[in-house]
Amino acid sequence: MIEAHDLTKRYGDKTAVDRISFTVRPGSVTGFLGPNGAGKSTTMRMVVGLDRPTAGHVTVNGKPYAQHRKPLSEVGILLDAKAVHTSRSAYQHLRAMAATHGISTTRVQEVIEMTGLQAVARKRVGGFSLGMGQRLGIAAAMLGDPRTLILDEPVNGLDPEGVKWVRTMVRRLADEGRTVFLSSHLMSEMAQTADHLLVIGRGRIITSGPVQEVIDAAQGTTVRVRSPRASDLAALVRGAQVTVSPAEPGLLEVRGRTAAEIGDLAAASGIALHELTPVRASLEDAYLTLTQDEVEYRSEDRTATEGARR
Ligand SMILES: Nc1ncnc2c1ncn2[C@@H]1O[C@H](COP(=O)(O)OP(=O)(O)OP(=O)(O)O)[C@@H](O)[C@H]1O
Repeated sequence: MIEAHDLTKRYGDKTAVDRISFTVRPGSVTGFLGPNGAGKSTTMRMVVGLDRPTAGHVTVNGKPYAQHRKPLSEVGILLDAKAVHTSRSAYQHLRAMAATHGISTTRVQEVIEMTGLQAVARKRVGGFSLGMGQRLGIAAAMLGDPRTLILDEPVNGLDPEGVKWVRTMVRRLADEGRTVFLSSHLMSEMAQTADHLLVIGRGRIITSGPVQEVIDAAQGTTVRVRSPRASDLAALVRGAQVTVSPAEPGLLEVRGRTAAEIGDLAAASGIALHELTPVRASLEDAYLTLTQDEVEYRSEDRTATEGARR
C-alpha cells in the first residue's frame, strides 16, 4: 500500500509535483498515466526516498521508505533499468545486491528463472538488449520478495513479446496480493494492463479510479440510435444535460441518457427503433480529453494522439 498526502516537489520555480494525494492498494495493478514531464518519475522517486518532498509526505506499507528495516522486502523498484554496472554479469549484479541485503543466493536463482534470464545470466550486462535490461531491472526489484512493486515505464522500448511478458508478470504479482504501481505515458498500454488509474498532468492528479470509470467520466457513454422517426425521437430525448447529434439520416448519437432510458421513451411514444447501441469511449479518447490542457511540450504539427503521447 502506498499513501501520499499533499505530496509536493519544487525544483526552483518549477513545481514538478503539486500537492497530490493518492492511495495505491494491494491486490491490483494501479497505472500512473500522464504525458512526458507530468511528474510520474518524481513522484515515484519520492515514494522510495530518492527525492525529498518539498512538502507533504508519503508512506509505503505504513511507514516512510527510509524507516523500513528491510526495504527490499517491502518495496521493489524499477526506476532506470540502465543504472547497472555494465561490466558485471546479471548474476553478479543480483548477487551483489542480495549480499548487501542479507538475501540468499537461492533467491537470486529464483528471480533469474522468474524473469527468464537463465540463458544470459552469466553474460555482461553491457551487452544486454533493452528487453533483457528491463527483465534484469524487474528481477532486481523482485529480489526481496517485496509486497509493493513500483515500476517506472516498465514497457518502454520493449518489443511486443516483452510487453506481453511484463503485462502477465504484473498481473500475477497483483493476483498474489501485492501492490503494483506502474507508470506509462501510453494509454493503450494502461488500458490493457491496469485495473485502476491515477492520471497526472503538470504535477496534479487529473482523475483516478477503475479504468472504465475513468473513461466513462471523461467521455460519457454515447448511445447510437437508429429509427425511421429519428427527428421525433430527437425531440423526445433532448434535455438539460443531454446532447443529440444527427450522425446521418435516421441515426442519432445521444449523450447524457442511457440506452435503457432512450428505449423506454421510444416505446412509450410508439417509436420504432432499428438500433440502440451504447458506444463506450476508448481510454485513448478519454486521455486526450483529460490531458489536452496538461501537456507540457507540444509540437506545432502534432496529430491529436501524438500530442498526448509526447
Ligand atoms: N532534477 C530536476 N531538476 C529540475 N527539474 C526537474 C528535475 N527532475 C524533473 N524535473 C522536471 O519536473 C517535471 C516532472 O518530471 P518527471 O520526470 O517527474 O516527469 P514524468 O512524468 O516522469 O515524465 P517522463 O515520462 O518524461 O519521465 C518536468 O518538467 C521535469 O523537467
